[in-house]
Amino acid sequence: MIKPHPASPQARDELVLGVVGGSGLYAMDKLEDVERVSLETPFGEPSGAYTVGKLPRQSGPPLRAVFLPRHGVGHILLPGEIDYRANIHGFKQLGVTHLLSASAVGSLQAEIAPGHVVVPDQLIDRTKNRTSSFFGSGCVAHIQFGDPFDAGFRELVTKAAAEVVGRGEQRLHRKGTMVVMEGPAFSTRAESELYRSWGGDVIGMTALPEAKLAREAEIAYAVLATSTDYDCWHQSEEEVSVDAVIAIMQANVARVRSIVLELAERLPTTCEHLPWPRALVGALITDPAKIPAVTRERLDLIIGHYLDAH
Ligand SMILES: CSC[C@H]1O[C@H](OP(=O)(O)O)[C@H](O)[C@@H]1O
Ligand SMILES: Nc1ncnc2[nH]cnc12
Repeated sequence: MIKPHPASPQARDELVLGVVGGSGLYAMDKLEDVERVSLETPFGEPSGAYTVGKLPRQSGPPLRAVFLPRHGVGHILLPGEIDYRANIHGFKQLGVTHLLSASAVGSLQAEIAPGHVVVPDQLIDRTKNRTSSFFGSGCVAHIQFGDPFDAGFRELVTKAAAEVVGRGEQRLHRKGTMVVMEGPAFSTRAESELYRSWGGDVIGMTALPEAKLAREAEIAYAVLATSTDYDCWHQSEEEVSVDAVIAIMQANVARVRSIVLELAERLPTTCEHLPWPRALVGALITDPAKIPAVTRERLDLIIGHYLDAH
């Protein structure tokens, strides 16, 4: 197998937890030695400055962690305006190996009530016109995406969520299919029923292309979804509104934060036992000699460690 370049942050093998906050989660508490880091990327501007720090842990030494609110401070970016490539590139620059997305979702199934937590295991892409790859401009790669979330990381997220949710009255759903729509308008009733007929369990607007880009960047990725509403299909419930979503998220944000802390307790400090995905092994099809120098430079952090031998 091709080994990562020794200069790559991943080659150090330190596990670094990233958290990308969604609606209602705009800051991370309990971080120590905090630094605010503004980054430039070859793909554009991240949603804002990253908060970098250490999470103290009862189970062992502190864990390095990095936080970014994906909609920006003050929630100023539409789901379709977020520069997902820049955000993921920034996490990669900061050495993040495992990225947890906190996301507010609508429920497409009666048993997933508002306030329930879901750790999805599948995705259906209904986004439009979002740039969903770092590749192109003379460098072609096709990652596998049959299981869009990292299995080992998902398992730990689920265990952490079970520990926290088990203490309260709400329920945890250990898997589920998440539909990701373009927005910003919510779905029509016909669309909502269509997604239900496809086997969709929850619906959001941000897990794609985030999950694809994280995979291309060889960052393990999982979603911690909080159901905030029954979208518009449910006969006896009120149709989704921003006010309803925010009310539920405000009530649940403490729980999401507790799950992140519980997850941090369970994560190893090195990637030896929880490896990041080697998604680019066998994914590149372009002859490395044919990759234009400017593209090679732009992609250095993403694929440079696999190309240096050429
Ligand atoms: C405020 S309701 C719709 C909005 O909430 C979700 O955001 P996120 O995934 O960042 O928590 C959903 O995806 C939409 O962007
Ligand atoms: N009903 C819904 N549709 C899409 N994204 C959402 N986020 C929260 N609720 C949602």
